Amino acid sequence: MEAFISRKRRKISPETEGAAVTKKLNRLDEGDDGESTDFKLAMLASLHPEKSQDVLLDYLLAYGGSVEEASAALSPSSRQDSPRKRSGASGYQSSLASFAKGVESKPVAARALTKKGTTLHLYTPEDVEAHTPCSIIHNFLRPEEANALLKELLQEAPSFRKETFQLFDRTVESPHTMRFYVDSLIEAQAQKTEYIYNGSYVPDVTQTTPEMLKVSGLVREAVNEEIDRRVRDYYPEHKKLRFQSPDEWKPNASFVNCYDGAKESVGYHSDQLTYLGPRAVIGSLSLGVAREFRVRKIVPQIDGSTADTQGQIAIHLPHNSLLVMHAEMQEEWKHAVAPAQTIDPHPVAGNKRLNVTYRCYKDYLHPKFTPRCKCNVPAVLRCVQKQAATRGRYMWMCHSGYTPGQKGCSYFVWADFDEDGRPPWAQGYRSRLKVLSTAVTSTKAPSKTSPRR
Ligand SMILES: O=C(O)CCC(=O)C(=O)O
Ligand SMILES: [Fe+2]
Repeated sequence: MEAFISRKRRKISPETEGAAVTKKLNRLDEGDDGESTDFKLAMLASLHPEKSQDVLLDYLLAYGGSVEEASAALSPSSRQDSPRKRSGASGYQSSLASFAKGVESKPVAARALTKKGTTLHLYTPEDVEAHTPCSIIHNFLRPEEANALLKELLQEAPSFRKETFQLFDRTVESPHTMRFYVDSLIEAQAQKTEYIYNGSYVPDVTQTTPEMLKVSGLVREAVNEEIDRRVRDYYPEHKKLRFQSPDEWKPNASFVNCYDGAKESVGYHSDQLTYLGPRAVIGSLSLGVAREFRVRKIVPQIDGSTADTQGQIAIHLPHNSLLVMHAEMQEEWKHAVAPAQTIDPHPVAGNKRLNVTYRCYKDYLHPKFTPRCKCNVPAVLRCVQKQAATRGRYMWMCHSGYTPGQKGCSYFVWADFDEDGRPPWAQGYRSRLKVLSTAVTSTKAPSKTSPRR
């Protein structure tokens, strides 16, 4: 996870609406490839959890987007603010099906259904897949399978830790706990010493547990079917997306998250693509307490009037549901698990929600192959999300600023991937120049190496 601090969606007040504020916000979001307003607000929220989002935003605006200055100004002497309201465990139940007649359901959300500052709650699989980059399968496992996995994860949960990262001279913690699992002991060892997350090695990587491994096969099958269905029913010309891998999706690693009680959460973020590659797909299994998963489309920044004009969508995640985050998710949307006002305790899990995010790490993105920055650390892969001119382009960058005691460097190169998301050093990489010249000179019909997608 890239950014993981809890934050509540900003409540729009009449004073904060309008062009001037939008302009300022856009300036704060400058470079998105630096830190976005969301990220800055998340950092401020973690430093000043007692302050409401509106207040944090006001300070951020007043201090020209500087987290450090805003944080200093907010420190003890600052004024009291009204306590922040928390979102409910589940929102107002609405099925779009009943009033979606005029809405084009395919391709996905041709026009925005939400307005800035509002939350649309979705419950049915039909609504979820038509209006978000996700699909959901309810009652995914047999009840006894789900319970066996849940019980196993509840035993594991005490070993989970809060993720930490460095903010100036302070170490900030995520408001939930997690652990990273890979499918073999050898891979676990390699992960601890070779893979970098937020600028550091992850000291605690362990082997996928037996129940997780059993379920992994079922998730693999279901996710591949969902990808096929997505391509067939939602993507232009029924073709996989550009840079999406045509290969079978094979999970080999997972982050397991535990949210103990209503307040535990994860802030808006996109998952890191460094080891998953472009257009990654993630299978996310929810067990225990039902919580709200929120998604928000990242709006390109063309001028002041177009940025951040959409609201968010809340997807209800009940026990034993498999959410597939499709290929358009990480580059174009952000997601979060919001704090809840109340939760319904689960008979086995009590107040806890356990979540397994099954992921497919690509061999060719092992850090021994990827570019290194000037600090001699394997670089992070990011995608331009907001700048209209370069939106969707990938870049390798220094992890700068995340590592305690390290300032980082300014390393940056545009990343090259072929149509199937392979980097130049991967077997089978097809340079776009070569593909173009072959298309011009060849009289042969194109080969059918990727029949599915
Ligand atoms: O708990 C969830 O459903 C999402 C977790 C998540 O976003 C992550 O692990 O990156
Ligand atoms: Fe995530």
